Amino acid sequence: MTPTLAGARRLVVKIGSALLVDRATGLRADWLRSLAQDVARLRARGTQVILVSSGSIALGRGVLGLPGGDLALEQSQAAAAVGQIRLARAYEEVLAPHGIIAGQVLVTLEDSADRRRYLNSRATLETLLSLGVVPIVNENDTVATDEIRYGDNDRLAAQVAVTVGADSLVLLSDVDGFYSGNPHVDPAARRFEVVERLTPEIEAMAGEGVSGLSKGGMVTKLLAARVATDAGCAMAITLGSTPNPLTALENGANATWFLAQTDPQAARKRWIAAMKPKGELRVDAGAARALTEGKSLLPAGIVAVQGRFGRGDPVAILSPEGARLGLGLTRYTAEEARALTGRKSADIESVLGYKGRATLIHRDDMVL
Ligand SMILES: Nc1ncnc2c1ncn2[C@@H]1O[C@H](COP(=O)(O)OP(=O)(O)O)[C@@H](O)[C@H]1O
Ligand SMILES: N[C@@H](CCC(=O)OP(=O)(O)O)C(=O)O
Repeated sequence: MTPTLAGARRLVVKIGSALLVDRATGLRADWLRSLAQDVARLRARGTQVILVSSGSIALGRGVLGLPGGDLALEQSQAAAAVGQIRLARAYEEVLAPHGIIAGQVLVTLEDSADRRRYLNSRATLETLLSLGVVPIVNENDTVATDEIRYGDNDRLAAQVAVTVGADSLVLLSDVDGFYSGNPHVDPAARRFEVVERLTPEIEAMAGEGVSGLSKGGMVTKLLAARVATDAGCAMAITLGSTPNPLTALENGANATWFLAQTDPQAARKRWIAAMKPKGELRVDAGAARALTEGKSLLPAGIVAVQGRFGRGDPVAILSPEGARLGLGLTRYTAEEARALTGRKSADIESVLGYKGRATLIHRDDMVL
């Protein structure tokens, strides 16, 4: 069955530069207001929304009067610095009339490669969502150099979707879906309604973009589809340039849906299960029981800590008798875990000197 937005619980929407920015006139404010209406409507019915928006370089380029075509790295970084501030303000302004607060989140490739930073950005996005904020994510283009950047927001959006365990990802593009060849070049190309599985044949149909403002074309969109669908997130490519593009998608506008290959929670658990533990936490009988009931591991349930590990590292969880119960990502270092052994959550601040997290291993970060 083709997925729909109607069932989305947590949705990431990627907005490409070409949609947001008109070369001649700058930001497309009317279009952005229509997108904000869509976001407000989705949220009103309980869908959490994260926007991944490109456009900082395209906007900044116009403001600074830089030439068209490829920019030198320093020029695009300068353009991003000028453009990003406007981009964030634009989102704030269109969401405010709906009573929605926007939050700017700028990330780099390293934030997802490094497990501690990955967990940290996940915690921040979770907190923003729980506070009812719509996070507006972009790559931190002013500091990311070529070797350490995504460079395109398609893959960044997929990474964000995986990070927050989203069930749906929509790439709003200048094309209404994925075709058997570039439709701007090959008039005989056909659009796929659904891609059940990404195969090398399918991947070979993706070509470069031609718009000049965007990066990546279909190639990075299919890479995004691979990342998202393998992690249990369905992905759609649809035309973004129409007003209210998310409502249009829901009402049956042309699109291509790439089906999720698993569910997000299962994918995350598999990722954790494949890790090699850097230490061990032995728990008491009460904690062992609580874990089997699906609870998180609290410092109070720890009786001994073995090994050297940092925050975000995988650690084995052992029963009081020393049998392996499972594996999880720890929120504290080995030293902190030792200091917190057997301590109540209320004591965490007095032991560590700061208000730490209540759980040592959250249940979402644990496989038994
Ligand atoms: N197989 C394909 N199906 C659809 N579009 C394709 C395909 N191969 C290449 N393209 C090109 O990819 C473009 C969309 O990507 P891109 O220009 O990067 O836009 P965006 O701003 O959405 O990231 C299309 O406009 C089209 O020119
Ligand atoms: N981070 C860059 C995004 C570049 C990019 O991916 O553009 P696009 O292909 O339009 O999504 C920016 O904000 O300009």
